Amino acid sequence: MSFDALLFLSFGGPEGPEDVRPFLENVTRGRGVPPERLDEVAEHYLHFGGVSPINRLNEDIMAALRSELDAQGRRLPVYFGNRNWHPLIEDTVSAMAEDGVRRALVFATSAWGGYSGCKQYHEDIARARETVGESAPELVKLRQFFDHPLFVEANADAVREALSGLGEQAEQARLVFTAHSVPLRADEQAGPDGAGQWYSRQVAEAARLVAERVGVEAYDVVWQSRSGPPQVPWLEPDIVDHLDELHAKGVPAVVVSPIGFVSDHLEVIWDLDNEAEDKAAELGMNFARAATAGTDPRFAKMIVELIAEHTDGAESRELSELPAAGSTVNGRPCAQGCCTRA
Ligand SMILES: CC1=C(CCC(=O)O)c2cc3nc(cc4[nH]c(cc5[nH]c(cc1n2)c(C)c5CCC(=O)O)c(CCC(=O)O)c4C)C(CCC(=O)O)=C3C
Ligand SMILES: [Fe+2]
Repeated sequence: MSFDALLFLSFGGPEGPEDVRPFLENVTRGRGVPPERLDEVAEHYLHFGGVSPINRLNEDIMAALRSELDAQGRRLPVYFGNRNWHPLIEDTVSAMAEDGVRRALVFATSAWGGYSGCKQYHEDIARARETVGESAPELVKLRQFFDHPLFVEANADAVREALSGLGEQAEQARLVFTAHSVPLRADEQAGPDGAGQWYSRQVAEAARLVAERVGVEAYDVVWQSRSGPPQVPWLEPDIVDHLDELHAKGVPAVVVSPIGFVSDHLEVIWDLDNEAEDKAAELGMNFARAATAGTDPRFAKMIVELIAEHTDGAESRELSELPAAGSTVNGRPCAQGCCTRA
């Protein structure tokens, strides 16, 4: 099939202190996140001048992607749109229509299934097309990529590098993978009707594949950045509590791999590089944080491979038995009842 463009679709983040509140309101509209939690998260953004690193990081990934497309002689303009902040997907899809784009692929910056990582991007696509109306291009989302060999290898090399940074302590260090927590109910409903837990299972599978490549047998998968009301159960344990537990077991050092995130988002630079690292220091544990995969050159190559699955009928490279879903047309759900909002 032929496509006129690629829409790079992401989360979005504030560009200055005055953007922080309206951004957070966009993220949490109708989600029942308590105001105290919003105040706390606003503080995290303000700590960095109200600027999230996510937009610049996405620009970097898109620059690498454009070079890779050029190098392979593929003519595919790349457009940028976000769910929660400018450039908003509605405006981008409108600009695409004005430029005469009739059919485009969509790369969403999440490796995972589930409501937040996949289904909500389908909703964004459907909403943007509805806003633009008749002239909106057909939009075909690329699939989930949690077990793509290039994603796994980029993460594995990052873990190796973090381990080597620990020097002699590398031998005794515990490897800990972390991803964004979600409500337990959201995870239970992740996947087609009745399948369940595709988010946490995909995270566990990606962690297993990375650990296997690094040659580490004992590791943990934990969660971070919990939000929502305290009485609602979310995936646990939290990374910070987990450090206490490791310390109690006499573990002297940790390597933390933020496998759940494509790049060094605010959750990574705050919740890990500040909160978790401070906790480790307090416990006298050595702490090394592995890099995220987004800025590794293999990440842009992976996006081009995902594109080629549609444009050239290229094989879908997947390392695990778990399905990589998420590729649908015009924001349709993958299946009836797939990843419903908890
Ligand atoms: C699974 C998942 C991913 C990974 C998949 C993917 O990448 O899509 C992810 C990514 C991200 N989450 C981000 C930011 C935020 N997430 C929030 C809130 C929430 N996230 C959730 C889940 C996820 N989130 C959930 C279930 C909520 C509760 C509210 C709701 O049910 O929707 C809130 C509200 C405040 C708070 O409560 O923390 C903020 C500000 C940013 C941008 C960071 C930056 O600016 O650099 C990124 C990349
Ligand atoms: Fe989030």
